[in-house]
Amino acid sequence: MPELIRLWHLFRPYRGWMLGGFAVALITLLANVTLMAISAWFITAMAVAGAAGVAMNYFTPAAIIRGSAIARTAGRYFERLITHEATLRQLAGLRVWFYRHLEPLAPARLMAYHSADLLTRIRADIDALDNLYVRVLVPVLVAITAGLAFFVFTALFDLGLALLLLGMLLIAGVLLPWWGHRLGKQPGRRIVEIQAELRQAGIDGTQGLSELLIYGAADSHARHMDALSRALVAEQARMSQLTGIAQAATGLTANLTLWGMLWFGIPLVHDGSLAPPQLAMLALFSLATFEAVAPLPMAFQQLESTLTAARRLFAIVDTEPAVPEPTGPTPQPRDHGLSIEGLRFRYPSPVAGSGSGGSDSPDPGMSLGSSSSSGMHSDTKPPAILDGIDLELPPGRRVAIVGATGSGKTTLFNLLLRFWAPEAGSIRLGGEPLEHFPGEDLRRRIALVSQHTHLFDTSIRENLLIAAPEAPQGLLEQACATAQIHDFIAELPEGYDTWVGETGVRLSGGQARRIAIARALLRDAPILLLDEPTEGLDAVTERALMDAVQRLMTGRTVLLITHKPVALAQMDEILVLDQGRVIERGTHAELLKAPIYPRLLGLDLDA
Ligand SMILES: Nc1ncnc2c1ncn2[C@@H]1O[C@H](COP(=O)(O)OP(=O)(O)OP(=O)(O)O)[C@@H](O)[C@H]1O
Repeated sequence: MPELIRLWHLFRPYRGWMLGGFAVALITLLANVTLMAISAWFITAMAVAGAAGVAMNYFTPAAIIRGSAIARTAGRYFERLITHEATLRQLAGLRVWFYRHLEPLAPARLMAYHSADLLTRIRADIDALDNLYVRVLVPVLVAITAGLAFFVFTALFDLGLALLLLGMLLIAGVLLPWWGHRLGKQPGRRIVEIQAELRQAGIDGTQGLSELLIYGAADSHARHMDALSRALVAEQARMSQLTGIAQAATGLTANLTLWGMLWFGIPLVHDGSLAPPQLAMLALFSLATFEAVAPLPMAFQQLESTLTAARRLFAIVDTEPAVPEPTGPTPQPRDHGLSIEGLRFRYPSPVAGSGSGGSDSPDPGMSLGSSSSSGMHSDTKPPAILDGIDLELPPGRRVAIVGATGSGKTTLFNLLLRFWAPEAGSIRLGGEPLEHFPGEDLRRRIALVSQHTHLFDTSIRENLLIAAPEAPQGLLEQACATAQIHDFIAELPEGYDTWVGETGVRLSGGQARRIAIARALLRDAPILLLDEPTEGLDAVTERALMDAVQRLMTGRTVLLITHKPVALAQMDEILVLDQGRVIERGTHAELLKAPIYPRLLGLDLDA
C-alpha cells in the first residue's frame, strides 16, 4: 500500500496532533477497561468479604473506580476534540497541497477530466481521507498497544488465560478485519467510482437540462441516473451486510472469550491459584478489552474506499505539467516584442476512456503524466495544428490573424501564454526564449480578451479586481469608462457591487466583453492578445466595443484575431492562416487583392 506511506509523509506537519489523539484514545480505552475490571473485582471481593465476615479496604478501589470513570468521560471528550482537530488540519493541508499541484496542470492537462470529476476529487476524495487517521490509524495503534498491555496484565495471573485472550483478540482484531478488507475491496472501490459518475451525470444533467428537454432526452438521462443510483445502493447494501456480519462476529468472539475465561478460570479457582474476585475481574476485563478491536473490521472494510480516493488524488498530482516550469533565474527581456520562428504544434491524441468520471483505469492523468513534452499518446500522430509559423512583432506593432474556423488561431494564443509547449520552432519575448520565463512572470506581461469571458459569481468590483487586486475605486471607474461600461454600471441600483450571477448570466455578452476589456486595461500589460472580442455582437454594440478595443491597443504590442474589416484596416500586418500555415500576409489594402483573404471576410460575395 504505497498510498499509505505517501499519505503518512504528507501528514508530517500534523504528527504532534496525531500523536496526541492516539495518546488520549489509549488512555480512554485503558480507563474504561480498568473501570470494568476493578468494578467486577470490587463487587466480588466485597461479597466474599461480607460472606466471610472480614473487613476490607474499600477506599482504594472506590477511588480507582471514580478516577477511571472521570478519566473515561473526560478522555472521550478530549479524544474527539484532538482527533477531529488533527483530521481537520490534515484535510485543510491536503486541499492546499492538491490545489498547488492542480494549478500548473491547467488548462492543458485538466482537459482530460470532466469538471465534475475534478470537483469530486477536490471535495469528496479529500474528505474520504479523514477515515484514514480516525478510523484506521488510531484504532490500529491503540489496539496493538492496548492488546499487548492486556496480554501482559492477564499473564500476571495466568499465562494460559493470557494466551486465550490474545488468541481471541487476534481473531477479532486481525482475522475479521482481513476478511472485511478482502470482501469490502470491490464494493468499496465501486462506491467511490459510482459516486463520482453520479455527480458527473448530475452536473451534466443540470447544466444541459434545456437541451435534454428540447431533444426529449430527459427520460433516458433520468434512467441512466437511476441505474447508477441502483448500482450504488447495491454496493452500499453489500458493505452494510459485511459490517453487520463483522460486528456480530466481533460480539460473538468477545462473549466466547468471557465464557472461555470462566471455563478455564474456574478450575484455577478450585486449585487455589486464582482468587474468586480475580476470576470475576478477568472475566469482565476480557469482555471490555474487545472495545480495542471492535472498530477494526469496519475500518479495514472501508480502507479500500479510502485508498481508491487517495489513488485518484495521486493520479492528478503525479501528472507532469504540459510545460515544465524553468529552474534558472527569471530572464529580463530587452523589450516586449515577440518573435516566432518555425513554430510547429499538435495536440496530443485523446486517450481512450479519458474524462470518464470516477474510474482510475485507464487514468487520463497517469497517461498524460507519462507523455513526452509534446504530449503524444499513441503511435499515430494527430495532424499538426500549427506548422511552420514565422512572425516578427516588435514592441507596439499590431498584427491580426485571420483564418477559417479550426485553422489554429486560438492555438497560437495558447502557445504564447505557455499553456502548451511547441513541438518545434521557437517563441521569444524580448529576445529571451518563452520557456525560460516562469508561467506567472510571463502572464503578468500579457493581457487576454477572449471570446468567452469568464465572470465569477460575485460583484462587478470583485470581477475587475482579479486583474489588479490593489486598484482603488477611481482606477476601476477609469478603466470601465475607457471600456465604455462605466455609465451602465453607474446606473445599476447597486453600481459596482452588483452581483453578476454564475458565469455572468445577469450581463449581456457585450457588457461582459466590455468588463473583460476593463480587466485588460487594469492589468496594464505591454502585450495584448485579443481573440475575436466583438464576435456575436450586434453592429451598434460592436462599434462601441471596437472603440474601447482601440483605446486598449494604444501603445501595446497586439495580436488580434478577428474577421471585421473595420478592425483589420487599422492593423500593421495581417496573417492568413490555413491548416496551421500562413498562406497570405500583408496589410488590409494589399490582401484585398489576394485570393483567400477577401473570401474569408465575405467580401467576394458581391463579385
Ligand atoms: N485541446 C485540444 N485538444 C485537441 N485538439 C484541439 C484542442 N483545441 C483545439 N483543437 C483542435 O485544433 C484545431 C485548431 O483549433 P483552434 O481553436 O486553434 O482553431 P481556431 O482557428 O481558433 O478556430 P475558431 O475560429 O473556430 O475559434 C481544431 O481542429 C481543433 O479541433
